[in-house]
Amino acid sequence: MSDSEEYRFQVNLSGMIDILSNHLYSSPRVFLRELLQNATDAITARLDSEPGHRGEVFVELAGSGENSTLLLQDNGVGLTEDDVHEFLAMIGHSSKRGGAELLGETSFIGRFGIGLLSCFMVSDEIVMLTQSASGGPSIEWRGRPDGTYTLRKLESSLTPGTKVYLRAKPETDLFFEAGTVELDLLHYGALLPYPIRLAEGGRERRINPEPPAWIFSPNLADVHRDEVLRFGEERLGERFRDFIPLRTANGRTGGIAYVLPHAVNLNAKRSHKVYLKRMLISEQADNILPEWAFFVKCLIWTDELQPTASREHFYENEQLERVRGELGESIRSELIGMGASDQQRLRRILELHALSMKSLAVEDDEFYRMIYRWLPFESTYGHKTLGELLDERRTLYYTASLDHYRQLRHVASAQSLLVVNGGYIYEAELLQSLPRIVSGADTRRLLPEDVSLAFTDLNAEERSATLQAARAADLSLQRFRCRVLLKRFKPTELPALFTLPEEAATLRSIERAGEESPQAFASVLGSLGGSMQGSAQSILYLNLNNPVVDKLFAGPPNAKLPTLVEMLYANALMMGHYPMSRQELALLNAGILSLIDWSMESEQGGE
Ligand SMILES: Nc1ncnc2c1ncn2[C@@H]1O[C@H](COP(=O)(O)OP(=O)(O)OP(=O)(O)O)[C@@H](O)[C@H]1O
Repeated sequence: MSDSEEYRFQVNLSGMIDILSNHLYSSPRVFLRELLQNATDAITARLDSEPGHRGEVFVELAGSGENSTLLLQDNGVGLTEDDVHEFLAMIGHSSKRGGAELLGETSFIGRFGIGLLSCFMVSDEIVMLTQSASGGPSIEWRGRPDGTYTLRKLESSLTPGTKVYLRAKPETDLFFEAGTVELDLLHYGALLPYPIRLAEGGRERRINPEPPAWIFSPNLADVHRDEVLRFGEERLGERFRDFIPLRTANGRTGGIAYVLPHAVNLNAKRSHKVYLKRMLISEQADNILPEWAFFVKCLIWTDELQPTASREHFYENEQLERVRGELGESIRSELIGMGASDQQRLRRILELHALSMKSLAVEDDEFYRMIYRWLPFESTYGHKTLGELLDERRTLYYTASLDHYRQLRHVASAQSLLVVNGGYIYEAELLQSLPRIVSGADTRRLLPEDVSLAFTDLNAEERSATLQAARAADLSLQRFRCRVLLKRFKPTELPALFTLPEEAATLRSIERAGEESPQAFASVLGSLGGSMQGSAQSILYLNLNNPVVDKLFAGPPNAKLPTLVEMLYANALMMGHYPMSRQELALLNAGILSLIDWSMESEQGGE
């Protein structure tokens, strides 16, 4: 035991920098964010001991191309010699957290002790001149990516604070250009409460305007509507027309949810800009609002969430869960409020973002109750809101799939039957739960075969006149497990209606999969399908009100009848958007050829 020796891990700094630049940070551009954030933290630390202190950041650019340099100066707490050895030179060590506690609360943004290394993405040396506000000599520190550094005490004292100098590496001078730096400083620091000034080419200007009062008191936002909208356009790059103020109960997180001026895809990436302690930390936070809130893009400020080391996300912890819930609640209650007092506004939002509203309503009865009147649906009476549909009928029939709706649409409208399409996402669930939400309302799911109940049977005379032909027709589709029934129904233009009970539909898809799959799999599918075959028959209703069908069944069956019935069958499948099997496609193909052949024969016969 005793002859073992103890060694220390060595850190290969250039390897670490490589990891940071290629795997942690999205772009070298973030070095400015890290510097600005260190400056902000240093000012916050100084304010602790000197509450009246007025923080300032000064940035100066000089030279051009490969000789470009950048200075970022703050008047924060600065560093003593001991601090430099402890915090600057020890990677992963930070002055901003108590002990080893990485996730605890602090008043600072930084916590990992690695941010400064991001400067090595754009510069081969970091030069820091610093004077601690607690006294002691001024220090010059020079750090290099090979892991070495020098430290020198300066003869004259600087004013308290820190200056960081960087010289552009080849090919990174773009990040030192005045236009880029100005944009980035504004990007990251637009809400900082102290001035950031930029000097270059003999010019000096303030970059960040005074943050408006409503920013940290969202209840003032409504009074400054135009300003809030303009701010959203500047920071998020879109022209908005509406917004919802956000706040949590403890007031530590707030913001503005801008209502997107265009419809968005359900799967679209949701990215919000989040300011931590007033600095832009994350531009693509996607976990800070509930999933359903995909119709807004937000500017959010918080001092209670913890960013990950890349700063691009926030830790999924209880705090984030609470904040997410409360921000969602802000949106939800504003929408509910609109339902009561500003229906025009709610309607406008709903017209664009019905999908989002439906996804929220599915999960939240209270919300559904407040907004159901304005939710749009497709129906055989046209596009209407649920309120309008309920004004028409207290009992609503709906289909649960788009294909069912397509099949039923014509027959139902011809019979003035109000059928609502519940085939799009969330709709069938919403329609099913409607009676729970609205007293006196009733909804019933409709299948294509239910509509066939409204068909008129043939009378005894018609039945015996068509008996033989009907049998021949029925026989012609037996191999597709489809029964043929003669009825009369509206609309007369519709010759045939294909209906598929649930089991038959399952069997159809098993068979189609079997067609596509290799032999072994197909045989498994085959035996599976076989066990269902008895009960799974589809029905093709042929409409004797239709003149062509009527002609087809007048008199004894002729030789062409089976082919013509097969064509009606294929046509009805297509009308109902059913995927066709290879056998059915072949049927269609052969049928078309026969039709061409017959028409030519009859022309030749007529010549
Ligand atoms: N401008 C500054 N003024 C005073 N101290 C500074 C300044 N910049 C850096 N430091 C010191 O150097 C330490 C390391 O900084 P670095 O940016 O690497 O990490 P951090 O800010 O602590 O954490 P993070 O990696 O989360 O940004 C800081 O903890 C702080 O003590």
